[in-house]
Amino acid sequence: MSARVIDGKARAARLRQSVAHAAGKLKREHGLVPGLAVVLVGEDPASQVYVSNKVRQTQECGMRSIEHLLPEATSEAELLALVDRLNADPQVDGILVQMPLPSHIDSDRIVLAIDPAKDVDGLHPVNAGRIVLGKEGLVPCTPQGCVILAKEELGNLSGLNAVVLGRSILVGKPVALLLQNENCTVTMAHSRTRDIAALCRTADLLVAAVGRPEMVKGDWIKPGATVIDVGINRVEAPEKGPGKTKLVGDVDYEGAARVAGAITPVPGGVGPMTIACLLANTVRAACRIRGIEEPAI
Ligand SMILES: Nc1nc2c(c(=O)[nH]1)N[C@@H](CN(C=O)c1ccc(C(=O)N[C@@H](CCC(=O)O)C(=O)O)cc1)CN2
Repeated sequence: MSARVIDGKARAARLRQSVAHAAGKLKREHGLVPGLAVVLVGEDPASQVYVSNKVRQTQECGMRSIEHLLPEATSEAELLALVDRLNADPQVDGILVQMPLPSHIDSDRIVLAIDPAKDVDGLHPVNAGRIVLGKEGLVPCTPQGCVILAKEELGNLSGLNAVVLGRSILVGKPVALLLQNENCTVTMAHSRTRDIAALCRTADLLVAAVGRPEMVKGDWIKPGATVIDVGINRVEAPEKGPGKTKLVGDVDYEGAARVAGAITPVPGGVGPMTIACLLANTVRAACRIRGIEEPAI
């Protein structure tokens, strides 16, 4: 058996098209061009790539993107002052502060300072609380991407046994809540879980978000299950030559693909959905701030 590949790149491209369509409608019908402020502190090379992709893709969808590139030495007070200005700026509908921040800045304080209505990353406790309550809010991008890909493969998720590996605030916890809101029976597994392999074998839908390269083996997977791999781990790849590296997920892809019914690859699975969901959240935020009906995305 060889699992179907859930193509996150293609799904993200379709979502971006849908965002561009919605942005066009807002411009035509309301003269509204949503604006996303993207804030980067420091010069982390991976973050620079993510930020420039976010800015470019926002513009390609017909929205405005305002980039704030700040030096590594920026103080927490300076960043808080910028967030305050962006909160008050009517041209800004969404605020994204790229993570991780330098260690001298408390990221929790920064996230807490963002107006929840502009929190297109969905990280503010108000938006996290809305997921807990099952109420409409801004849903964090990577967890949102996981659910879209699972639905793409399975349609209705209601009644499925879902196991979420990992309990991080950024991915594991929100994914588990979103799946509960989809009427899955959800179990969360973590480093203290007893016989994690046996638990994973009960899952119709397995979401791996532990940040440990290829931890989930083929014999952890129930035959025919859907596997969503959130991990993006850079590891050495001696087979590609000395000093070369490659990206792998939290799932041993080859082993898992022999057993699963469907699986997301790494790269090209959940990762591309993150930015596409950010763009969708920017449209939603712009509409909700103004009380405009949201175009379908
Ligand atoms: N404020 C935020 N910071 C960070 C987030 C976030 O959602 N909000 N997530 C990550 C980084 N990230 C976006 O910011 C991100 C990560 C990965 C991808 C992606 O498309 N990955 C590709 C592989 C890319 C590669 O070749 O290196 C894939 O998986 O196919 C997009 C966005 C941390 N910070």
